[in-house]
This record gives sequence, C-alpha cells and structure tokens, in this order.
Amino acid sequence: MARPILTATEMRRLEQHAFEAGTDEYALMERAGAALAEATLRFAGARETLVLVGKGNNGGDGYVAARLLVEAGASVRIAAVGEPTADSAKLAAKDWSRPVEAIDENTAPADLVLDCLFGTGLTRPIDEDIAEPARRLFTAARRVVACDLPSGIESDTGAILTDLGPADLTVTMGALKPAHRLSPAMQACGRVASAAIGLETQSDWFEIAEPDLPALDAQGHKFDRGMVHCLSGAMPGAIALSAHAAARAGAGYVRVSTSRMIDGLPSSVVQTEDAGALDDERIGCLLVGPGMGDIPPLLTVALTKTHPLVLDADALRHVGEPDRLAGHDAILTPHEGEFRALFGDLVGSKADRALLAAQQTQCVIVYKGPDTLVAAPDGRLGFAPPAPAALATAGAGDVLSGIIAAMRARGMEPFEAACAGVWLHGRAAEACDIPFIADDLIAALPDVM
Ligand SMILES: NC(=O)C1=CN([C@@H]2O[C@H](COP(=O)(O)OP(=O)(O)OC[C@H]3O[C@@H](n4cnc5c(N)ncnc54)[C@H](O)[C@@H]3O)[C@@H](O)[C@H]2O)[C@@H](O)CC1
Ligand SMILES: Nc1ncnc2c1ncn2[C@@H]1O[C@H](COP(=O)(O)OP(=O)(O)O)[C@@H](O)[C@H]1O
Ligand SMILES: [K+]
Repeated sequence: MARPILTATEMRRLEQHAFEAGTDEYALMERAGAALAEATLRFAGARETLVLVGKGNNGGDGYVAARLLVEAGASVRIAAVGEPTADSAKLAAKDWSRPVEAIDENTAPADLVLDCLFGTGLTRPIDEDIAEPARRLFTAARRVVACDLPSGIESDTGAILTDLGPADLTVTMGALKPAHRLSPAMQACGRVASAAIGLETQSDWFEIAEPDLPALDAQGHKFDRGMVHCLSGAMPGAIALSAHAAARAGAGYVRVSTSRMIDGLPSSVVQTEDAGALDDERIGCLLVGPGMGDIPPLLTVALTKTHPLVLDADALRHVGEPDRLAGHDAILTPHEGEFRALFGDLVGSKADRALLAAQQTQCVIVYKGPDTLVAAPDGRLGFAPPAPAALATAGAGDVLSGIIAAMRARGMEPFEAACAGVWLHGRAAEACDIPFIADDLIAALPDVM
C-alpha cells in the first residue's frame, strides 16, 4: 500500500474534520502518544529516556508517550521548553505526575532522546537557547526518536531551518509529510514509521510503492510485451544502457536507430539504420535523449511522431519552450540541471515545482535527485522511497529512462509507468553491492521484478 503524504495545512484540516465529526481532541493525542511509545519500545526497548517537549501538540504527544514508557518499565525524564500552550498538551501535561526539568546547559543526557519539541507547527528557526542544549543532548544519546518530524525541519518543503542532528527513527502521525521524502530533511529522519491514529488520510500525494506490473499474457507474442525504440546520438554508450535496461525491464522488443554499430549491446537488442523504422505502429514507446549530444534534429524527429515518448538528458536541453511539448504523450526525466534549463526558476518547494512543470507541459515529470518525484498534470505526486546515494553515478539516469520506457511500452499509463520505473530503479540499486556502476543496475533488475 502506498503511504499517503499530507502537508501541514491538510493535516490540520483533517484533524479539524475529525473533531467536527465528534472525535475527542485529547483522544487523538492519546492515540498519537501511544503510537509513539509503542514504536519507541519496539525500536529501542525500555531504557533510560529523556523526552524533550515543546509547548504545542508535538510536546503533548511527548507527555503521553513519556507516561506510557514509564508504565512499560523505562526510566523516563521530561525536559520542557516551557508550560504547554496547546489545550490537549495541557491535559497531557496534567497526566504526568513527575517533575519536569528545563532544557538548558545543565540538562543531563540520556541513552535515548525522544524529540517532541516541534512537529508540523514549526514556522521559523529554533532559538539557540533551546537548539544548543538540544543539539548536545542529541549527540550524547545512543538513539534519537523523533515525534512526527525531527525538530527544526519544515514540514512542507523539507528545508532544515535548524539542524539538531539526525534522528534514527521518526514516527509520523496519521500520514507522511513531504519533508519525510524531500532533501535535505529526508536524510535527517532515519527510518520513518507510520502511526495510524484513526484519521481518514487520502491524498493525491503518496510514497511510491511496489508496482503492479502488467501480467504476462500466456498466449502473447513479443510485441504484446511492448516495443521500445531508442534514438542514438553522439555518445552511443548512454543509449546502449537505456536500451539494455528496457530489455531487462521486460520490453518484448528493443530497437535502436543508429548510423554505426554500437558495441556491447546484447544481441537481442536490434540495431537499425532504417529511418522508416520510426514509423512502425508497433512502437509502444520512443526514447530519446541519453547520449543524444548536440543533435537537435533527433528531438525534432521524435516530436513529429505520435508514439508515447520518454524524453531524457540532452533531449530536455533542446526542447526550448515547454509549450513545444503540448499535445505530446511524454514522460520527461530531468535532473536538477535539466529541470532548470527547461523550466527556469519556478517558485516553491520541489513538490510545487514538479507539479507546476507537469501542468505547464501536460506531461509526466520525473524530477530526479536524492528525492525523486513523479508529477502528473492532474495533481498526482509520487515521492520515491529513499534509494542508495551510490546511484549518483554516470549512466544511472540512462538506465532509469530505459526502465520507464519499457513500462510505458508494456502498456502502463505514463504516471504509473514512471512511478514503477523509479521504484524498480531504487530497489535494483539496493540489490547491488556498493560501489556499483550503472551496468550493475541492469543486471540486478531481474532480482527486483
Ligand atoms: N494535526 C494532527 O492531525 C495531529 C497532530 N499531532 C501532533 O501535533 C503536532 C503539531 O502541533 P502544533 O500545531 O501544536 O505545532 P508544534 O507542536 O509543532 O509547534 C508548536 C507551536 O510552536 C510555535 N512555533 C513554531 N516555530 C517555532 C519556533 N521556531 N520557536 C518557538 N515556537 C515556534 C508555533 O506557534 C506552533 O504552533 C504534530 O506534529 C503532531 O506531533 C498529534 O498530536 C495528533 C494529530
Ligand atoms: N544522492 C542520491 N541518492 C539517491 N539517488 C540519487 C542521488 N543522486 C542521484 N540519484 C539518482 O541517480 C540517477 C542519476 O541520474 P542522472 O543525474 O540523469 O545521471 P546520468 O545522466 O549520469 O545518467 C537518478 O535516478 C537520480 O534520482
Ligand atoms: K519532533
């Protein structure tokens, strides 16, 4: 199941909805605190724990969790920013009958720190009189567990407003937040465990999950399994990676248009000089860009055809105005530099920018990076689960565009094909020994499909 992702505003709206429908405010916090305590016990056991609490509802979750951790046999202290101000948090604090310490230079460290300072309510950097001791306590702890979000992180953008150090586990309430899957925040979250707290969380934004790949028709032939046609350019090694990846990702027939033989391609990938091959109606996806170099006519030719397209790498740099793509059934796979070259400086978070680009072009955008996003013109947004940083290696993107082209040719819709490709690419990377090269990703594909 794909995990839903909600902004802070949507979370608040959902919470308000639940209250109007009769959910008791404090009951919701009880559930959040219980989920936090349970996940903490599962992760670290009942051990010496320091719960750092803020004045809002994130702190409220902390008071509840602290009480339940004591009941589970842990030795627990609470250190607070100050008196709680949120109503539910005040109730939660009342149920804590032990002393509450201050957070300052004298706060003693503990084996486990439970970070309940700020969650989705953070709007500005944390004052240093709190941040400085918190940072020291994070560093001294063997384990840090964050409630909802590591404090200092901006929920919707993934920006780190104040760096307190990374958490080992983040227990997210109700739904994931964009920051759990956007850089640089995602790298500070550690493992992200979802706690169901009884809110109806549905969203067009979600974490990309394992795809349902098209079933293999027992009576089908190779063209039923999808034909990918690739256009070669100035650096054929790149398109060779894409074509090989497309074949390994299950396309039934992969062909490359090239004016010279490309070395190293499996014999099963057909190489052709015939310009007419592009008019073949059986082509399920046409891929152009990897290794294209400075040969803009290759893109122009692709745009005169009506086949579904995957545009990657150099092709993206030669599009010019995004309007040129109007009416095309295309998936675009830019990394940050290609994205900026094509769309300029769009405003907002990476999620906002990805959706703006999808709306502008009416195409599916795979906005790559350590936090790859897949955006559809209708507002759907898939966030990639974390993938190994070793993917930052030459040709990894060529492999991704080949896999996506295979998914598209196999009959998946553009958005689903792109999400499936991103998921498989990340899992293939996980299956490889580090360091790996792009070719290794292709070899690992059968292990993850
Ligand atoms: N919204 C929901 O559906 C639920 C929320 N819960 C918890 O409530 C949290 C959100 O609670 P709040 O909205 O009270 O917000 P927080 O507890 O994250 O922050 C408290 C308040 O601090 C103030 N603030 C923001 N930045 C600050 C800074 N740098 N320095 C000092 N003060 C600052 C703001 O006024 C903010 O409302 C979630 O992260 C989650 O842990 C859960 O208890 C239950 C369900
Ligand atoms: N730090 C990182 N962590 C995880 N994945 C990354 C990281 N950096 C890049 N990637 C992924 O690696 C691939 C690199 O693609 P790209 O930049 O097009 O490289 P190339 O042009 O060399 O093929 C993309 O799928 C991207 O999402
Ligand atoms: K927190």
